[in-house]
Amino acid sequence: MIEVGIVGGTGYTGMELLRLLAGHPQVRVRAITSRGNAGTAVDDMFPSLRGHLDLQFTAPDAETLGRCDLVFFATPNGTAMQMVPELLEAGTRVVDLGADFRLKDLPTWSQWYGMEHACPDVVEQAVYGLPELNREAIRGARVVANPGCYPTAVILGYLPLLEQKLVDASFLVADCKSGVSGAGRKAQVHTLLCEANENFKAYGAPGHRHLPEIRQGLAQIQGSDVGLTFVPHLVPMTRGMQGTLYARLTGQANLQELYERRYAAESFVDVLPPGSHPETRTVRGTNMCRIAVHRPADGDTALVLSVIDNLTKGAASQAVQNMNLMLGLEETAGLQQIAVLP
Ligand SMILES: NC(=O)C1=CN([C@@H]2O[C@H](COP(=O)(O)OP(=O)(O)OC[C@H]3O[C@@H](n4cnc5c(N)ncnc54)[C@H](OP(=O)(O)O)[C@@H]3O)[C@@H](O)[C@H]2O)C=CC1
Ligand SMILES: CC(=O)N[C@@H](CCC(=O)OP(=O)(O)O)C(=O)O
Repeated sequence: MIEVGIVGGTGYTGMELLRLLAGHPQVRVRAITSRGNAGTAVDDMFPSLRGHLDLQFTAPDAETLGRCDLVFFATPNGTAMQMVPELLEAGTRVVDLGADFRLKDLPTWSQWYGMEHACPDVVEQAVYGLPELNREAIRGARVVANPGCYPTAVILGYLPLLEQKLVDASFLVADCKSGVSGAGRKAQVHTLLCEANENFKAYGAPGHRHLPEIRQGLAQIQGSDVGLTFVPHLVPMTRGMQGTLYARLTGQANLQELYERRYAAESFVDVLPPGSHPETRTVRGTNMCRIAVHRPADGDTALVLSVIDNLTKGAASQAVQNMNLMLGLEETAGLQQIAVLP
């Protein structure tokens, strides 16, 4: 059995990792940390795991975690980079669900995250964990930077268009909506029921920290810098997100065929039939990204609708997909969930 650790097991993405790993055929969770709840049984805090996991939270400790084959960091930005060098020294692989290793340009990282990086050499060797883009590099990686939720939905949505250089990459518009769990489990006024419910608002319009991450991913595909307007919105639902993506076509192509062909071999990207509108509830709790591509009124705009669950394909299940690749397991192992409707 492969043994893994989770740092940050009491947050939303940590909880999702536990749920997914409890059903993984080849993996056992050996250690799960919480600074405030050390000594508490995991199934006391999360009764849905009763009968599936016999484990207590412990304080984060590099020695214990270093005995695991792989450690997930489901922690706030700036946390993983403090412990990762020690874990790598111990031979443990790492998947960081936070942003510590996502941006290759360190001044840009510091500008958006407001701190100096603690281990620039690890940033250099880290692989950006979007399997549909970087699968082979992920297989050989010791550190994977798991993508942010918005970047996952947006990069997968634009990927076929940019690969084929079919659009004006200097003017891309990503209009995105997220459920409230995207903000994490910690108490914050704007995520209270009375603030978020029956409400719809944009935020981060002048600049959001996912902007440089999405641009980095799109530039890798396009082969040069891209111009991107990215506006996130908060919608009153618990989980799920949609990217509504616009681009001006500069070349001729059958977009439906292009998307179907590009993603035919991908287990976790589902291209819907022509004329469809994907729904977030159809990917809830799953590792699926569901996409529809349109060309409204046969004009020169490509319109892509891309939905994921921010907590799964946008975080925890994508982290498990990366783990599977890094450890040479079947890529889909433990990830065959079907969404619960309604
Ligand atoms: N929510 C989402 O949809 C997504 C989140 N992410 C990223 O994943 C990471 C986790 O997010 P999320 O689960 O939402 O966050 P939460 O706020 O829900 O949970 C954070 C967890 O980290 C632990 N923690 C906090 N500070 C430290 C520290 N200094 N050392 C060790 N553990 C710490 C907390 O546990 P305790 O206090 O008990 O130790 C808690 O379990 C973040 O980087 C987030 O940006 C990425 C994609 C999507
Ligand atoms: C709704 C909401 O607040 N969402 C979060 C994004 C969550 C995420 O993916 O964050 P990281 O890049 O830090 O991992 C936000 O906009 O800050």
